[in-house]
Order: sequence, then C-alpha cells, then structure tokens
Amino acid sequence: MLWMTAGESHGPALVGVVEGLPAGIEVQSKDISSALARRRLGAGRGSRQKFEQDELEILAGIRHGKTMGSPIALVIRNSEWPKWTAVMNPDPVDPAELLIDAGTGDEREISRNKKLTRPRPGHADLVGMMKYGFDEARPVLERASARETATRVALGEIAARFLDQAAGIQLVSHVVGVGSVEVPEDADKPWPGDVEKLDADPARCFDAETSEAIQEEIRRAKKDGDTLGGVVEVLAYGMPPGLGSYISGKARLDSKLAQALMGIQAVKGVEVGDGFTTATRPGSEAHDEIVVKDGRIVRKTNRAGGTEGGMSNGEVLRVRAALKPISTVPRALATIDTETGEATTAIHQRSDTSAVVPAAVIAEAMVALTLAEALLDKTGGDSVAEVRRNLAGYLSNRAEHLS
Ligand SMILES: Cc1cc2nc3c(=O)[nH]c(=O)nc-3n(C[C@H](O)[C@H](O)[C@H](O)COP(=O)(O)O)c2cc1C
Ligand SMILES: C=C(O[C@@H]1CC(C(=O)O)=C[C@@H](OP(=O)(O)O)[C@H]1O)C(=O)O
Repeated sequence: MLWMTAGESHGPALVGVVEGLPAGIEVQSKDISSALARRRLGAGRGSRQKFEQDELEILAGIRHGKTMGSPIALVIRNSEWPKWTAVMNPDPVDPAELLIDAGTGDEREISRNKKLTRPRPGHADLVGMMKYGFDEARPVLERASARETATRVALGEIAARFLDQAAGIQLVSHVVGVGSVEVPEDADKPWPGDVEKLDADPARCFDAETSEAIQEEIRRAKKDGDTLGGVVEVLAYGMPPGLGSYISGKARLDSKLAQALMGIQAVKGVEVGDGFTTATRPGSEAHDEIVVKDGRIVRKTNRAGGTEGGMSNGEVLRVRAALKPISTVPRALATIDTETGEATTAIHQRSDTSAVVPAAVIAEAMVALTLAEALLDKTGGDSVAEVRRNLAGYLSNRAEHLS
C-alpha cells in the first residue's frame, strides 16, 4: 500500500492518493467529510477553523459507494484560496500585485503579501530557508503547516473502514492530557461505542472532570497569550495477533506506528503501551502474564499495549503521542530579521492555542493507515471478501493449543 499527499496550507487545494487498498470497501463522500469535520473540532482551535470549510471531492477509485481496487484520489479545496491567489499563484505574478494594500486596515490583509523574514522559533521557517535556499519563510511554512493533515484524515477514514469491514478492527482516539492537566491513571478507557460521546466533547476527553479542567487550562493560556501541548492516545480493538514482524527493525509494527505518529507536525514523543513507565518497573511487574481463560489464550494485563516482538499480540493496541505547544506564541518570541540580521520578535497573526484535540483524530488516521498496510502485508487480497477469507484461514489454521 502506498499513499501520498500534496498541497500547501494557502494553496488552491490539498491532494491525496492511496494505492493498494482492496476493492469492496464501503465508503462515501459523506463519511470522509464527517471525518474531516471531526479534525476541525475542539477546544484550542483558532479563527481559521471558524470560517474555512474542507471542500472534498473524490476523483478516482470509488464507484457507487465502494472502492474499486484502483488508486483512490481525492482533493480537499481550501476555501481560503481566493484571498491567496497572488501570494500562492503557481505562475509568476507582477511584484506590484504582491504589495497591494487593499485599504482594509486589516493587519493580516496587509502583511499576507509581504516577505516573511522573521522566522518563528519552533517552526520549520529558519532551517527550511537555509536548506532550500529561500530568502523568506513563505515557501517553507506553506508545506510545514499541519493543514496537510486534513488529507491524512481523509485517507485514514478509508483505511479505518477497511479495517472494520475486513477484520473487525475498530479505532478510538482521545486526549489524555493538555498542559499540566492529565487524565487520572486509573480512569476508564473509551470503547468504540463511546466515539460519539468523545466527538461531542470539546476536549475529546473521556473523563468529564478532566475535560472541564483541560478546557479551562486552554482558556487560561489563550488569555495569557500563551499556547499548550499535550498527549493523545489511540486504541485499536479487535486486533488479530501477528501484524508486523520481529524479523527486522523496519518490519516491526511498533516501529511503523512510531514513525507514523512522529510524522505528525509537533509530535515530539511516542509511547507504546506503558512505554516510559515500563522502563521504571522491575521485570516481574513489567510484562503481561499469559493465561488461558474460557478456552482462550489471554494476558492478565496489557502493559505492553498490544505488541510483543514487534507484532500485534491480539490484545488492545494502545499508543500515545506527545505534542509540543503551538510554536506561534502570541507573546511573541525572540528571533532575527533574516534581511537585516537584527534582533526582532517573531511574527504572530492568528494561531491555534492548542492542537491537541485535532491531533487525536490525526493520530487515529495515522494508526489506521499503518494497520491497514500491516493487515494487507499479512493477508494479501484484492477484495475485502478475500482479505476476510485469508484472515479467517490464518486464524483458524493455528494449532489448537495456540488459538
Ligand atoms: C492539528 C494541528 C494544528 C496546528 N496548528 C498550528 C497553529 O495554528 N499555529 C502554529 O504555530 N502551529 C500549529 N501547529 C504546529 C505546527 O504545525 C508545528 O509546530 C510545526 O510544523 C513545527 O513542528 P515540528 O518541529 O514538529 O516539525 C499545529 C499542529 C497540528 C498537528
Ligand atoms: C488550517 C489548519 O491548521 C493550521 C495549521 C497551522 C500550522 O502552522 O501548522 C497554522 C494555522 O494556519 P494559519 O497560519 O493559516 O492560521 C492553522 O489554522 C487546519 O488544520 O486545517
């Protein structure tokens, strides 16, 4: 399976292509649009989300609500585009056009067209300028922006439907911490049946008290001209054992998940199962003992988070991603003007206060894409029915004492 995105934050559109998903996945435009809507939700989002729409069009690979096995292509048009036609025009524009002040008095309107020579700390701006030889940050930030994650969520929704329809794997994403507020360690974990409740919660948090505290923490940060990071968790229920492999570092399911999650803008840490806490425990309290219960092999605990030896072990998969706080801090951070070399402060126009809530949905999409690929690596199959048959064949052919 191969997938790819293209598109700039303020360009005409984002584009996504995925090749290698089987025929027969039931998915419609409205399903992908609601996944996109979930990514826009949440406490901490800035003004852009209020007026921008994700305008989806499926261009290839799906017919009458079912995938055809051919590459799937989709486009998400940026409804902001009309304001950016000069700045982001693929063809050369008259420099005078870029300096037009429409007379609105709107700071953003005026500076949108100016060269961005005050790179923002924590963003790709400065190093991107050095690396690609640009004299301003615009061509860097346009692609470094997390606007691109809309496409990943769109492709991830198709992958998630495939996992459910072919293997009964269901994903849940939620927020477990923002800033200094954390969900208590012994709090209940959400199940697939709880997704509607999570979607309705502004903090995407399953613990009502923590949700309130998170929303308050975000309100306070916004008032203080500050920004916040946090931690999201993705759970996958219904995992078959044996996705991924111990045969090489690259083949390991946990390494693929780590790359997928770390590839989300602003993610600075990934944890599988109890991860860093496991490192502090003695071995006698770190692993998951194997027992037979009601004729089935199960674990007494799930500290490993559903993987052993780089393979899914049939328990619930549990991974976390930690995000740094939003880099465009309203209380402007120190930087230099790359045109003059003089000290100044970083540009700030509008920004999210925290991206943790949408990041949960994005992390879910990345896990979906990773698991879809791992499932197909295990089963092969050109149609959902064939994947289902192959999976059932693998599961039923295990020696009796191993099922
Ligand atoms: C959903 C989402 C929304 C984001 N929104 C903003 C934003 O409004 N302002 C900002 O400065 N950074 C935002 N970020 C973070 C930047 O994209 C990120 O800090 C930047 O690309 C550099 O991150 P890196 O060092 O991890 O590559 C957002 C990230 C995500 C995942
Ligand atoms: C547009 C989205 O997120 C954007 C991600 C982002 C960044 O720097 O990552 C910066 C902001 O955009 P702008 O600089 O235009 O205000 C966010 O709004 C989105 O998620 O759809």
